[in-house]
Amino acid sequence: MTDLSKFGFNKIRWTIFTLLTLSFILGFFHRFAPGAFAEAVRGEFHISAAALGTLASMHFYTYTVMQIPSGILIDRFGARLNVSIGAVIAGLGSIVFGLAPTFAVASLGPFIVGLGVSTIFVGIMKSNSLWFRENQYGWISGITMLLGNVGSVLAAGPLAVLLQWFSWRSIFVVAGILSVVLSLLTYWLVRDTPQEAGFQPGKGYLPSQGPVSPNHWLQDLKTVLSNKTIGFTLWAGVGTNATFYAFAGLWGIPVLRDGFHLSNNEASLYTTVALAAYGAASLAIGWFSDKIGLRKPLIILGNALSSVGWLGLALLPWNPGWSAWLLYLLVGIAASQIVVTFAVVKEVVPSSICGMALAFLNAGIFLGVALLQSCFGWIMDLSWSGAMANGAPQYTFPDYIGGLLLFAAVSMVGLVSSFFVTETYCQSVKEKAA
Ligand SMILES: C[C@H](NC(=O)[C@@H](N)CCCCN)C(=O)O
Repeated sequence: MTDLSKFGFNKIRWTIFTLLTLSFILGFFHRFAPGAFAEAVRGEFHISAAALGTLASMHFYTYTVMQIPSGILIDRFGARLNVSIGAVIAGLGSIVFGLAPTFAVASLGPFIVGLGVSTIFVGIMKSNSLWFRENQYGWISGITMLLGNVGSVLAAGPLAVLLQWFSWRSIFVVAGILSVVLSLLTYWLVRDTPQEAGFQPGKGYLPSQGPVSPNHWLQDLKTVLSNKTIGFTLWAGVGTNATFYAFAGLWGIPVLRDGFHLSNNEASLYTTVALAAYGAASLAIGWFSDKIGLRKPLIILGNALSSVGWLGLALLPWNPGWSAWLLYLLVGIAASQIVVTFAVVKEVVPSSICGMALAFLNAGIFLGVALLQSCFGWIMDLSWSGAMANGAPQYTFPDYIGGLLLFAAVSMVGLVSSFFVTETYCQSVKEKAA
């Protein structure tokens, strides 16, 4: 191959990466938009905050339940077909939401969207595994996570500004149309493997390829579920990433409000900056792991930092200001370890079934976030004094200590597990001959 074909290869793989990433970012918009447009949506359907919460959570239920089926389908039929179909479904869900005449019909919107976008993350991670070399996987996964994070920041704040000019209904319909257009472009331009795009294997810059697995999908799923390193890696990721998402997504703001009397805006700055640090650190850790050719030390380090962070938040005499910044940033940066855990689960199974392994880890983290958020609240209620203000329970800082200790304990379980993770040296296990 000449340099020209290397140039062509790069052009095609970055086009594929860009298209899949755009769908991924749009997926984050769909996920967070009901929150950003909460008041407008509630006003239109005259619903309570609880009903709005149920409506938005529909997305997460279908998304989580569909992760493993999506992984199975992606391993069988490739990212191109699955992401194209997923993006069309997500687009239709967004349009249904935007045009819904009643609350019941509107509730279907996030349900359908969650179903559609469930293919996108695993699709892009699988595609990365086939278009980038093994020693680039940490770095490209870091870029993917960073861009996904940009999507969530865009959905949270700046998109709400659009409401000054457009109705929430027209914004959802336009987002739906954009998803459908992206789906068509994905089907047209994405190729599952370099071979499909006409590149022959054997060149230094081409990644090695995994064929479609010859086994029944149930047998492959059993291979994933019985892989000990995947189990230990999941615990490690729950310790860093699920604890952080549970905190940043729910309890990180109230602890500053109730414990230190910060306003909502002041408190949300801490979680927003921690999320930004998480995104930036995701890129750095993925790149660094590829550079040193090691995964395991960074997984251990992530759990060690996260354990120190949660213990510090529970037991140290911290206050808003530098000590709070330090601890919030510490748990955010530790959570970026997830990039290395994704790389490890992709590397400990044959590439033909890595979609399933990635989906299993992602679903486990999502489930971990949901369980940890509930347990934290349940522990708070156990220590609550019974004080009420304006008809709502009043909590103080000591009520949060039990939940923070729970997060520290989960991180420490992750730390112990991380020592049992197999070092892959950034290389995938080879396919067994069929
Ligand atoms: C990419 C993203 N998944 C993650 O970021 C995981 N670390 C789990 C996050 C859980 C958030 N509630 C996704 O699947 O979109």
